[in-house]
Amino acid sequence: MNKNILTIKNLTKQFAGAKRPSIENINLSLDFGRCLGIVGESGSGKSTLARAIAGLIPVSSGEIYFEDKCISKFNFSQYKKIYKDLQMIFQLPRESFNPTRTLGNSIVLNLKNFGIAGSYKSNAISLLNRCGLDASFYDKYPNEVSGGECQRAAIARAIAGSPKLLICDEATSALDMIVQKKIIALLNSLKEEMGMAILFICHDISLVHYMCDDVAVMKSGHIVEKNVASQIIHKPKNEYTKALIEASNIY
Ligand SMILES: Nc1ncnc2c1ncn2[C@@H]1O[C@H](COP(=O)(O)OP(=O)(O)OP(=O)(O)O)[C@@H](O)[C@H]1O
Repeated sequence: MNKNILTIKNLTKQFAGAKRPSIENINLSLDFGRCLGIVGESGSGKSTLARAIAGLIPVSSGEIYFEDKCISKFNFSQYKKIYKDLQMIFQLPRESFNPTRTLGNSIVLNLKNFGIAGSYKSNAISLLNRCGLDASFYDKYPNEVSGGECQRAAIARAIAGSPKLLICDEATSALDMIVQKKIIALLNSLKEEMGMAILFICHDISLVHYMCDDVAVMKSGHIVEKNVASQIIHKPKNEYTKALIEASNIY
């Protein structure tokens, strides 16, 4: 069996009318159950990469393999079939919820879409509990909770189908430092409990310290360095990685 949940080969995306590709010839792999961090300054192509993997934008060339399936040419209905196993959470969780639906109902919708049997309401409440929210959150609307609570609910919704891969695109960037660390602790414990792989996209290299097994550093649409997290942080080889570390408050 392929030990990689995700394999990316020579992936390029150039938006229509753009002078250069937003990502170019990206090669990456992520093992089952591990966390890979993607770091880099604003505009380096991190979100483009995440959105391409999640099927939210078409790629220009190259391949994306999810387990052994090549998904880079999948259409939306083919992608829908793998969303139980491949989920994504975003920087602004409130925007990812339907404002007219309670948090509980949004989670139930995923349980239904993913064909999870059992009582929808009690399953949704236990997912909320697992993410540190009590049963009262089931009936709350996205605009009635804090950003951190909303991100917890988004995580509860994302893990409804026990995904094999969770893509976190700047999932903690809009939160204050204390809430950020709590969400990272939650993601870490879910990763351990569920054996889920995580692609953790973030502009702040100091956060990968807490979260990631491996790190890839992106600059201008290219990966300039990748290694295990401790090597990237303590023995960076690339000048850009060194500059990112110097600019962070990692120590
Ligand atoms: N829909 C789009 N159409 C045209 N260009 C785009 C589009 N989305 C992104 N880009 C361009 O692609 C490049 C990479 O953007 P991307 O959002 O992937 O970077 P990022 O590293 O995620 O940045 P940030 O940390 O600010 O979110 C940028 O130059 C951006 O302007």
